[in-house]
Amino acid sequence: KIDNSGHEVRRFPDSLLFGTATASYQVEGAWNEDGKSENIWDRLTHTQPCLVKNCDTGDIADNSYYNYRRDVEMMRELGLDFYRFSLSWSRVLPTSFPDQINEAGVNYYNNLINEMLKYNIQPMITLYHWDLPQKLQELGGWANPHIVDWFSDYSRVMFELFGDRVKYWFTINEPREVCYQGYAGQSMAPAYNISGMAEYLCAKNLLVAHAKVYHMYNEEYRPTQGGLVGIVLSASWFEPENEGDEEAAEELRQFEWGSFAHPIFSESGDFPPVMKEKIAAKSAAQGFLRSRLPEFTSEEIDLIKGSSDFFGLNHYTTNLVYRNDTVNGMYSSVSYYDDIEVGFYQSTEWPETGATWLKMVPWGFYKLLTKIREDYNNPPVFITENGCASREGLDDDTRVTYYKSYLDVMLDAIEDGSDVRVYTAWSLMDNFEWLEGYYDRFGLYEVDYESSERTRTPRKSAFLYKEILRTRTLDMHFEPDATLPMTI
Ligand SMILES: O=S(=O)(O)CCCN1CCN(CCO[C@@H]2O[C@H](CO)[C@@H](O)[C@H](O)[C@H]2O)CC1
Repeated sequence: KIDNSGHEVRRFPDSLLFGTATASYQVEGAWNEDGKSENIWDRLTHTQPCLVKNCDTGDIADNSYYNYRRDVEMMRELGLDFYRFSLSWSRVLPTSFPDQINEAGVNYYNNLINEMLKYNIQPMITLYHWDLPQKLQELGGWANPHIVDWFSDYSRVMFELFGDRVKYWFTINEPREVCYQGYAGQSMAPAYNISGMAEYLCAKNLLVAHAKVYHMYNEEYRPTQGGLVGIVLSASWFEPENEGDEEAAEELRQFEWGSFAHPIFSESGDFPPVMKEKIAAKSAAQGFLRSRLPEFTSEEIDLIKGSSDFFGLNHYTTNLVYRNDTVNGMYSSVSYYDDIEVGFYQSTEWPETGATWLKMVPWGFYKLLTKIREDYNNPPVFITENGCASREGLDDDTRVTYYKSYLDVMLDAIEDGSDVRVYTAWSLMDNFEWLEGYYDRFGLYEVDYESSERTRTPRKSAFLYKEILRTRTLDMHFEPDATLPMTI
């Protein structure tokens, strides 16, 4: 579509839903108030305080537990179709189990949901966004197969409590981070460094738990509640440094996100063949009497296959991949990355953002969407997170450029056949960015952590997003004017 100024303005499909996302531990605060019990991020930030930059914690965060009216007002200012947020398991079930339901916690989520629906903003709920009750972690957490029952029971209660009004459910946010970072590294709670073993136990149990909840919803709740349920996978694009590195890049893709996408979205199901082969071979060579990757039973393979109504995708950036003899000594002997045996990095030529790991590489988003379309028979795709950090205050030109360029290539992928139905900007506002604390800022709205009300102020990118949602078009030349008042 060419408008009168002669440059191209692109139109989004009318059915495409636009929203923003946050997560409970990153925004709520009130970490020990109104009956909420401790979760693994409370424990991590309180016992290893300076693992997080500036020794920050989520004790108060954006104080959304007390600020939901302002949060919904911001959603109205942006003109959102929906808002994706997560439930704090230990806030609603303080013992971790359904024997006690914390009324104050339930009230918070009911108030938020009802306030959103008053203005026709759809709630999209993530059941698990990394804040496992501490007690369950002490019972082994995701490494314990009984997590399947614990997560199913928790999910059942949530469907009962909120499913009359909530029609979009995400079971688990980013299994890769939960397992590969949480159980085999120091970068996510519980920061158990039992690498080469625990992350694979986590991956298997998490997929079975997810599938059990999918089928529970499908059989027991969808008939009366009529919603959709699926999983959210994080996926970077992995580009071979040279043609000769394509096999290495493909192997990294299969480990990094294929390990969860293949069991759910492929015809055959199960972990990707290359993952099973490589870990089995490595395990044998290392003297293990069985592979460090646990096996699914054939029933589990069938249970997990097709267990998502859509492909929930969190995408941020791209890495270049290579394999040469320098790789062999790069990783400690029994570990996830030693199993894969590739090197990866970001080109210094790519534009930077406010996060060191997140360079702006829009063509990688296009390639990823195309790969998902081709590998998994063009599933419906919900972009459940996309965005970048910036260190520019209210004039966040980097974030404006990021959103324009990523939405532009998303339109290219849609025009080439990708069935993208939902787009979610991460994030509505600055929040606790895990180990980066409040140093990395991802918000369309800035949060003032010096003010007790945690004042939220719209950045230039908020005005861009508002204009895109108002017109349902993308104009690469549109320059948002942040001096204008933000109105509803
Ligand atoms: O490459 S390095 O090893 O030097 C640094 C590790 C890169 N991690 C990869 C996982 N990513 C999680 C994405 O995390 C997602 O995206 C948001 C922004 O991060 C989070 O706030 C959300 O909670 C989460 O869903 C955070 C950065």
